[in-house]
Amino acid sequence: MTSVLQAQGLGKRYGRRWALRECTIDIPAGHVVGLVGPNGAGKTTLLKLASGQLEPTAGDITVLGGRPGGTPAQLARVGFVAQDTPVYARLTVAEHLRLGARLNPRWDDGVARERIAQLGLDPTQRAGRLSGGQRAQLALTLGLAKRPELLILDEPVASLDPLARREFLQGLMEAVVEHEFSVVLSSHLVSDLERICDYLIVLVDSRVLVAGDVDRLLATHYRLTGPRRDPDRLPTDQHIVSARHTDRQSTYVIRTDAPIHDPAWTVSRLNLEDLVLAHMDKRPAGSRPAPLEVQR
Ligand SMILES: Nc1ncnc2c1ncn2[C@@H]1O[C@H](COP(=O)(O)OP(=O)(O)OP(=O)(O)O)[C@@H](O)[C@H]1O
Repeated sequence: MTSVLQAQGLGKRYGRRWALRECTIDIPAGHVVGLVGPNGAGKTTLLKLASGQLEPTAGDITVLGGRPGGTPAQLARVGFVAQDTPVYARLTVAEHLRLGARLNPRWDDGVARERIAQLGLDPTQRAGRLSGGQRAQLALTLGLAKRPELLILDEPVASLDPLARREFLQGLMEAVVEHEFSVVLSSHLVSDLERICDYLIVLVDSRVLVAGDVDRLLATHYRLTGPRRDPDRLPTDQHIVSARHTDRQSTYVIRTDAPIHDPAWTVSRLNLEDLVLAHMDKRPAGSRPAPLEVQR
């Protein structure tokens, strides 16, 4: 299977501070990838490295088999919608489309016009007078009409109300189904990601903690609740993601490929939000750290 994004030991440092470090991932093409992590975790940094807006301080990154932003042809294959969905306030909707057509060799004017009409946007309206949701939709339209093989979206729905968010994500998913491109999308809203993503990356403190297929991640994470037990008494194939203890009870989130037979535990599955939160839990998780893992 071809890779849409491969990184090997990738790092980016601003001054003395690493914004991203030791990032090794290999994302197969054809996925909608959710990138989550706390504020300052390095999500935007990774997305900017992937779109060629930043140069790595360490390691390597290839996108669709080439160096990000390396050539005009490479630039044309990747769409990027930055945080806060930037548009030109003084240009009209129609002028945005004309600009898009001039700047992008693979521009699909039919897609652009059809979407603008579907959204009910007035082509003569200046972008500065659009609502936040309409601006986000315009920015997405520009990204889609570029007909990229990979579309990168940095927190595209952060400022939208729930209905506008739903419409935005629905439009995105319809385009993915119709044009079969890959998407990498960062968001703090895991419930949104849960609806649309089939691949997940969790970044915490500049490091990738999880990268994998969502179904596989959900199938290998468990919550164990039972009488208090020290972490070193868990089987070695159970990687502790998070642990909480009271005097009498322990609750672990673990990751394992093996079935769990221990009758002392009440075993439950996690939804994606619980899984993400467990990985973001910064309390000491036990004697064995959760492993960095790349799944294909
Ligand atoms: N241009 C810059 N100069 C110096 N430090 C920077 C710069 N851009 C980002 N950083 C730092 O790098 C780290 C990662 O930032 P980044 O924007 O990638 O995080 P993020 O996960 O996208 O955060 P958020 O969820 O808040 O958008 C942060 O500590 C940030 O302060």
